[in-house]
Amino acid sequence: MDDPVLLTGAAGRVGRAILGDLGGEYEWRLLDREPPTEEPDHEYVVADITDEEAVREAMENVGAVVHLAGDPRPEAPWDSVLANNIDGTHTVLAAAVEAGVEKFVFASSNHAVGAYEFGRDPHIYRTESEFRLDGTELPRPKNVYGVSKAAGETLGRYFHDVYDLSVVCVRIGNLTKGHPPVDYERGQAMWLSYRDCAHLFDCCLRADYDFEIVYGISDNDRKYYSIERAREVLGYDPQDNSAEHD
Ligand SMILES: NC(=O)C1=CN([C@@H]2O[C@H](COP(=O)(O)OP(=O)(O)OC[C@H]3O[C@@H](n4cnc5c(N)ncnc54)[C@H](O)[C@@H]3O)[C@@H](O)[C@H]2O)C=CC1
Ligand SMILES: O=C1O[C@H](COP(=O)(O)O)[C@@H](O)[C@H](O)[C@H]1O
Repeated sequence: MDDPVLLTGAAGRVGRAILGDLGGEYEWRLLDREPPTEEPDHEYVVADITDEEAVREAMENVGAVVHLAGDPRPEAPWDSVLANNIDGTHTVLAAAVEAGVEKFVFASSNHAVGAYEFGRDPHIYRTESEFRLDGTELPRPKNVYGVSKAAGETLGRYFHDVYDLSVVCVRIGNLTKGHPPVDYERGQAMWLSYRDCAHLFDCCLRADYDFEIVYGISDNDRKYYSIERAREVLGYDPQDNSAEHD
């Protein structure tokens, strides 16, 4: 990707994980509603993704978008996810199509499918369980945050089918720096290490695809999300496994 890559929500945790390993790999244009806390290494646009004009300007000459900005709280209220996650994602997708962007990588979430766990946990979080979600299943959110992520995926599908934008939705598990969550089986089953996170988003920027939904977790022994589609379509080759931290 020779053209600039717009990274929304760049100041957050996922943004930092991506930039930590891929800072030198792309010509980044960072966007966040929070100003940088120190001198940024890349072009930095302070803007809210619900501001159509600002997003349109930030999109100029961009070849690909990694869209992370949004309210990441599983307990986020409807008014916030409606504005930041649903309307904001629509604004970023519409601006991307208008600017002729080629690829769009959307930060979806495990919470888009959280209700599949009802009646099955905690068994599915354990190594011996063969239960897997693989990305072909319908969304089943267990909170309105998950609803907003399912809506983002559907918006991506729409912008792919109608406007031919290449879209990959990454249902990110639990990104934790250094080690998996402690005393939290669910979190260990869907741990995504910082280096696997950066590698996965790098794969999303390099691979060719039409519309995809993949799971973003490390190669954990405990898992109830399949990473086969991410391996197959994107060339994802994770290096970490929460079992190595037991
Ligand atoms: N961290 C995780 O384990 C997971 C994260 N995700 C998703 O990944 C994305 C990034 O999450 P994190 O980095 O953990 O969250 P974060 O809260 O650390 O970062 C989000 C960033 O987006 C910015 N932002 C929020 N609303 C905005 C708006 N309206 N306009 C412009 N900027 C805005 C915030 O200022 C913040 O810097 C989110 O969409 C979240 O739902 C999904 C699953 C797991
Ligand atoms: O989508 C997200 O998921 C992770 C993991 O969910 P949790 O319910 O196990 O905490 C969460 O930590 C993150 O904030 C959220 O954006």
